[in-house]
Amino acid sequence: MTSPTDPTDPLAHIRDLFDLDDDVVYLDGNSLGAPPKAVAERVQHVVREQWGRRLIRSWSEGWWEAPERVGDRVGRLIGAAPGQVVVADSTSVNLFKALMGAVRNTDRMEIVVDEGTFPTDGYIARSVSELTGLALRAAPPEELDLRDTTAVVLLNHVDYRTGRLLDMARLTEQVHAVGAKVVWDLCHSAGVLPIELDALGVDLAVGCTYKFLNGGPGSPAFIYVPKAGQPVFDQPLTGWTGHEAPFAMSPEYTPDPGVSRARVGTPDIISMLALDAALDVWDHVEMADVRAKGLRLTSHFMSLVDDLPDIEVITPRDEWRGHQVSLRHPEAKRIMAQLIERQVIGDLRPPDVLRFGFAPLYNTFADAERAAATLKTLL
Ligand SMILES: Cc1ncc(COP(=O)(O)O)c(C=O)c1O
Ligand SMILES: Nc1c(O)cccc1C(=O)C[C@H](N)C(=O)O
Repeated sequence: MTSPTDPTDPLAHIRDLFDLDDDVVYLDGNSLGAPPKAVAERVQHVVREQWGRRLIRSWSEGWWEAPERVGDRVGRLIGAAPGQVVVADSTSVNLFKALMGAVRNTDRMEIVVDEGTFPTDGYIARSVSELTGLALRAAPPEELDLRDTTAVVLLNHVDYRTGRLLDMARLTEQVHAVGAKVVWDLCHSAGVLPIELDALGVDLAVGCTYKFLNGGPGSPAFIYVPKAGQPVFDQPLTGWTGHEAPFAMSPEYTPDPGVSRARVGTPDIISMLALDAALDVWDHVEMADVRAKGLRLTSHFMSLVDDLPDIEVITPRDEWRGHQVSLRHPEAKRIMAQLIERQVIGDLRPPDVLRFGFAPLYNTFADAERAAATLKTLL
């Protein structure tokens, strides 16, 4: 068994970069990542020095380009070359831009969404369907039943409830084979495993930064628009910061030629720069190590809880999973409340799923063991 101080764990020292209490087992980084220590200091600097001393001059001293600059840093973690990602808005808003942009001017008839999707994706897809007149069809990813009438397919890379990981390469190819576009929601896979958006020819992708990227509560989301798709990405939220010359204050909207056309309004600078500081942690790690440790942590935890009474592990046991373990139990609500009282923090997805997220940058094998042992005492 591997211990938290295992010398073969190349990430063991990274936990020290996070501001975490040692008596808490934090297994909810798949909902809200823990704060890297550098964030508090950076936010103070932004408020005191940049906002406080430089005042409005800060817009031309790095603030205005922050969505593209921080976007490139996120891009590096998801296989996107520079100039194709902006950090802005929420995932929900970016989903709207992506889906509307994907179906603009199409003569095709339907939008397909994976049937287990996180609710916001389904709600936004419904809205896009109503606004455009395209039909909306929910389908299981293993049987999408795509046609030459399919305009766009929206898929969650890792399922928020079960932790199942979809095969991005195979599904992207499958969608392209019928001439449709694919939009990937990377909320539960960004910062989890190596992703190759450029290499796979993905059309559009979105994701949040407050989970495994540790940007903080409500940190702005990202949207990926590949170079080749940028000239035709006519997203509907034509706010002034997506204009090719925002400060010309022209009455006519002309979109920026590049990825900045995905911007809408004034960026949320304090949250954006908190995320920027949080991303420094990634300068010291290889995504392959993060992935390897995440698989080991989750499989270790699964092996410890497998035989517990009335527990059903619903996360795939093979490598087609993200970094969470989901357990079904009829008394999930009581159990999660009691775990949290005992400082083991996971979460509940109704009606009966206990979720435990493992963030390899700060979770240890001892965390997995303490969580499993505490769970055992409650069953
Ligand atoms: C797959 C997925 N998409 C989207 C969201 C959320 O989107 P937003 O950042 O707009 O709240 C979440 C989590 O909240 C999610 O798990
Ligand atoms: N986005 C969240 C929020 O604003 C408050 C509480 C939780 C969340 C979440 O991230 C939920 C998460 N997407 C999930 O997988 O359930």
